[in-house]
Amino acid sequence: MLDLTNIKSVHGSKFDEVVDRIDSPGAGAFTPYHSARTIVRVDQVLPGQELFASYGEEWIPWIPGVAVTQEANFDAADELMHEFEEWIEEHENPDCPTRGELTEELLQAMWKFMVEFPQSSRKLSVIPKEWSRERMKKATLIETQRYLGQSEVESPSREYWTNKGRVSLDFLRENGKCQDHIRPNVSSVPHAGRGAFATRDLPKGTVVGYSPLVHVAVRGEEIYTINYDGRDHGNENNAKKPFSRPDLILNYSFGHRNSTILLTPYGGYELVAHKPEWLEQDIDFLRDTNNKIGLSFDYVALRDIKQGEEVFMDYGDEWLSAA
Ligand SMILES: C[S@@+](CC[C@H](N)C(=O)[O-])C[C@H]1O[C@@H](n2cnc3c(N)ncnc32)[C@H](O)[C@@H]1O
Repeated sequence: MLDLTNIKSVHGSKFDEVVDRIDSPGAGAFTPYHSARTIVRVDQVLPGQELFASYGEEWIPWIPGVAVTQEANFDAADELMHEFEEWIEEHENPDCPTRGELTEELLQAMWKFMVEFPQSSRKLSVIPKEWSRERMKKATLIETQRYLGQSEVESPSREYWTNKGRVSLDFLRENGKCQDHIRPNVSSVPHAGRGAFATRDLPKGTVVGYSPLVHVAVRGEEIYTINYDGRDHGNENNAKKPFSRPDLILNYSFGHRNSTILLTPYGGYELVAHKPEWLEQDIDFLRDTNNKIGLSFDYVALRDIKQGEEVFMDYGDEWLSAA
């Protein structure tokens, strides 16, 4: 688990029927799992700081080709800094024949060489990029404290990345996306579940919301077919008949009848850079690129929207004819 966590969900997603799950024609077409409340531990979060939640101990221990930064990597980086500090102190000892040769300039150059060493290592990937003797001393202090079972000093590698991820309020004003123009509530459309409602007047042209997008497989089919084998798996409330059907996430995704691309919007509270140059790319680029972070939707008001009004968008003819 990554120890940068500064927010947590109080009780996660809650089952909230909204429509009758037996009689409503809308039952099963959208998720009843809503109403999650998230709290921020305000005492630890400063303006402009990045937010981190714990995904739990079991989260993705292994993904092919992807480096997942874990707590142990920060501990290893702290230890490496501690060893470096010990080595410096040995050379500062009056008995050391090379005493005086370790100039600040040389230490900086050694640090740069280590940080930029052309071999991938998770430990090196979280090591602070800039040289700081003070940080080395802190690493030594924390090693001593760990040895004594105390933990009063903040880990220098974690502290470095926490501060590195912090942006100024001016930066946020200029580059941030406002994500509280809408709030969820039960939709005014019968059987539609929950909808989005304007929290303030939104003049025509306002970017009402923003969703990063993930491309999921070929029309989502390879991943998102749910197969149920009919066994109760220890829960007698489970249905007894086997079935195979598309996952609900298809109802939250965007595609086109002539394309295999399926894009699933998510969260919206993450600050992911928008890349307008992607608009110039052909469809193969979107399908094949591994660097998908950056693809996103802006939802723009087509007319003036009044505070409290429900916000609607056109899902397109294909969705309507399938519904
Ligand atoms: C992207 S989700 C919208 C959020 C969803 N209503 C919820 O509660 O999670 C799309 C689903 O909402 C429901 N929906 C949206 N517009 C609807 C409408 N005009 N009539 C009925 N259901 C609708 C359908 O079940 C659709 O598959």
